[in-house]
Amino acid sequence: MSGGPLVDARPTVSPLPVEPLFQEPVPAPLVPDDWLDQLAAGLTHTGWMSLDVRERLGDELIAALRQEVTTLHLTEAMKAAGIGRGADHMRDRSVRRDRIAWLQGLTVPQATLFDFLEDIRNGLNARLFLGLRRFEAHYATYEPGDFYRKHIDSFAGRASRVVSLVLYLNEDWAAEDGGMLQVFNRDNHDEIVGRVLPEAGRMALFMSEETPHEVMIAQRTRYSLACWFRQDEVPIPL
Ligand SMILES: O=C(O)CCC(=O)C(=O)O
Ligand SMILES: [Fe+2]
Repeated sequence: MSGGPLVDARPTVSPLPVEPLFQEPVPAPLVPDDWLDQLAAGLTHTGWMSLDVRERLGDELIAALRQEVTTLHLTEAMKAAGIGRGADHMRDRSVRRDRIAWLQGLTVPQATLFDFLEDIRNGLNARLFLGLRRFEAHYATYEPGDFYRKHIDSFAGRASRVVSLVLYLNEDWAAEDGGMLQVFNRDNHDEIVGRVLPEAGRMALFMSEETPHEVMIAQRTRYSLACWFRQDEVPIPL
């Protein structure tokens, strides 16, 4: 072959100022029957609960998930969140201001977390006969000033999102940092029944179709992971 010298035309990319994604194995969380009984009882009795899963998930897994979301945030991989799906999808900054990235379960921490979520899915099905067929999960970041106004994750009768789970990832979150999850009574949507501090290892679990909730204005960057257990095999709009 003739011609001039081969030139590598790829642009020079300077390395990102972040740690590489965590790929070491992390210990798998244990999901015992009595713990699943507690989740099922909370969902049945009041429709929602907040619990501490720091020890169950382990500091390594929580730190690895936090590292992923902070990296995604720095690399601008998080996209402005919308409301609704498909043709109904809207971006309304007066309703929600967070940014999200869907998890694919392909990194070690995500695969470990997906096993945990799958155990919860099966455990809830065995106890509550909810017919949960799959789950979806995204990371979310709220910058200072961001919020998510009072809403419900799924409309009754759609059988799409049935159970919502949120896992918080920030270390040392103080009340002054705002960003609380505020949960309302399923029978009286004006009555606040709980507030959850978005601190690493804290988890909120609630029935998607009947639990109004709101993310108060964050004063600090807030990192979380939200998951929905769904009855549909193929996505249908929320
Ligand atoms: O992050 C939270 O506390 C709740 C987020 C939420 O309500 C949602 O993404 O639908
Ligand atoms: Fe929500």
